[in-house]
Amino acid sequence: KKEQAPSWSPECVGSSSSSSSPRRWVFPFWQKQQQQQQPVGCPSSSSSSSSSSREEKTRSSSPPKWDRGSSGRWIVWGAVASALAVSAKQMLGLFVTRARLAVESRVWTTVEISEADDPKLYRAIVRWLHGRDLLRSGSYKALSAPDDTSKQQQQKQHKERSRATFKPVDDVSFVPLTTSGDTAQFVYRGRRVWARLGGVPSVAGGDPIRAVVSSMRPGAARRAAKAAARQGSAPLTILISTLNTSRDSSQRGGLSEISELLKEALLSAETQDKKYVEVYEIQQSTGRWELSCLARKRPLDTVILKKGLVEDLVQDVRTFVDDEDWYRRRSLPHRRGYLLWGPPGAGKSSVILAIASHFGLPLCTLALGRLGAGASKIPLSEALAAAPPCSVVAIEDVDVAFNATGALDRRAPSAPTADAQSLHELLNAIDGIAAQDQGRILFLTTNDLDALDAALTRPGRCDRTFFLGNADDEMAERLFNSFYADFDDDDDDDVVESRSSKKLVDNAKAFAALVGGERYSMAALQGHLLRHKSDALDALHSAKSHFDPDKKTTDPMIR
Ligand SMILES: Nc1ncnc2c1ncn2[C@@H]1O[C@H](COP(=O)(O)OP(=O)(O)OP(=O)(O)O)[C@@H](O)[C@H]1O
Repeated sequence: KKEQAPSWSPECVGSSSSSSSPRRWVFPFWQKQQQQQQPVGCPSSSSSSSSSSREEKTRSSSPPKWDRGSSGRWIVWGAVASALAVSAKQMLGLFVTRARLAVESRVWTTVEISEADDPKLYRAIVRWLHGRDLLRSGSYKALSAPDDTSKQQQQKQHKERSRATFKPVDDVSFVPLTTSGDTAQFVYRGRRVWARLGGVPSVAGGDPIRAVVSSMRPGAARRAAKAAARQGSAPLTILISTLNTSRDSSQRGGLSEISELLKEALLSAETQDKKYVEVYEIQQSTGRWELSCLARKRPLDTVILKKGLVEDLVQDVRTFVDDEDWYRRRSLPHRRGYLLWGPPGAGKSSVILAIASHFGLPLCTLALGRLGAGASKIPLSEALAAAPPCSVVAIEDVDVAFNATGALDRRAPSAPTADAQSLHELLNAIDGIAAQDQGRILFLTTNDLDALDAALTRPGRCDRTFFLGNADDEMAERLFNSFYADFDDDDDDDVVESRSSKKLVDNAKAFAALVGGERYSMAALQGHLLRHKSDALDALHSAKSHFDPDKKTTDPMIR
């Protein structure tokens, strides 16, 4: 037994002489070497002295020296050659890109408009191009609101509308869907202009060499951004180019025309936006705020609140909007929060829409349920941070989403509930380090102020708190008047003047005496007047029985 070769013996490598030794596989050239060096009668060599056996073991268990050296040399040469090839390719790429940039910068004047940097301008230019049928992606989103229409069309549609039974005929518009790569070529003020939609914004104002290198060697972040752009979830850019015809190197030919074009686009978007507020909702699939509808603007004077309240709120928002530089100079985050609270149907949502309408700001409504759940949930802080700059963000009924349970658990973070976590999230999202500070106006609404955590309502998160109550006498009177006054439609569709006769004023006072005194919500009064919208007297007389405090009613509109 002792005389048998040990299973690890190198002499027996590849040999099948011993059934007890495991079979080992070796490269043929190595095997050949071993055969050359192997003394005759290999298996019996195990019977020689143990020291000579150990020497042989060491000798044959490692590959021959000349072989290791030569393959090592090949590896080194291979590495050097491939490194040289890669750097030569990079250098060539760098050279070509720099040359291209040098030529381009001389020949072209190019302006980039990025959705991330300036969403308003970006949308305006895209709409301008689509309006002239210049960008033809062929895809549109249908929304139930009219697009820009001429006066004649409006008059025609007005007639048709009066015949329509349910939906006004002009209430459909198509918002273009933009696709990366769409191009347009047109002549503007005698200049040929090229416009191209891109997926990823370029490196703005950075080191040009680094920008070139990063564009040559797409990194993971860039690849991800491109992939996201392909799926439509990354900010888009639009490049507007024209030939640089100026011979003076300090001047850029075509820049003034591009500037005119952009101003025209802004103006035209503004005219279109005169009647509508863009309403955005967060999309759980992309984590982006996307246009969900165009809401008809609500004039401020249609929201009837206690005397001075609307004026106070508008003045506060106006100061905030105008003081952007003041905030910047003091390094204060440019954002403001308002809390509107009061009974249901007091006009909280209406006032938010009216403020967005008055200041021409996009309205982002954040329904917490739309953020999703589990692993695919969009973090609240990310959702708020992604809201378009200079927009009105509304989170309604926060008392339902973040109630006192959350507040209690907040003090015991060792066992936080889902509510408590959400409250933490909301607090951070509103004024954490990463919170949006580009002119965000946040409105929170609640029916129950006491249910809210004090941390949520402190200044910085909610800078001003307004109570919107039930209808007092004056509010009821104004509401009645607004329902039955005669309206003079001015030539300009937006300006409407109302005229109240002496009789109407008296009826309004009588109505106020019946339903005022902060007993009923404005929504309840509106509901009653809507039922009698063609007859003021009928509305007044029926109000006596309808709002009789002694009469038990099951009408849900009466509060
Ligand atoms: N102060 C008001 N002035 C004019 N209309 C009002 C007023 N309050 C409520 N309304 C009308 O009542 C309806 C409901 O109003 P709104 O949704 O703004 O109330 P809300 O306070 O947000 O209610 P909730 O707390 O239930 O969400 C709307 O059609 C609105 O026009």
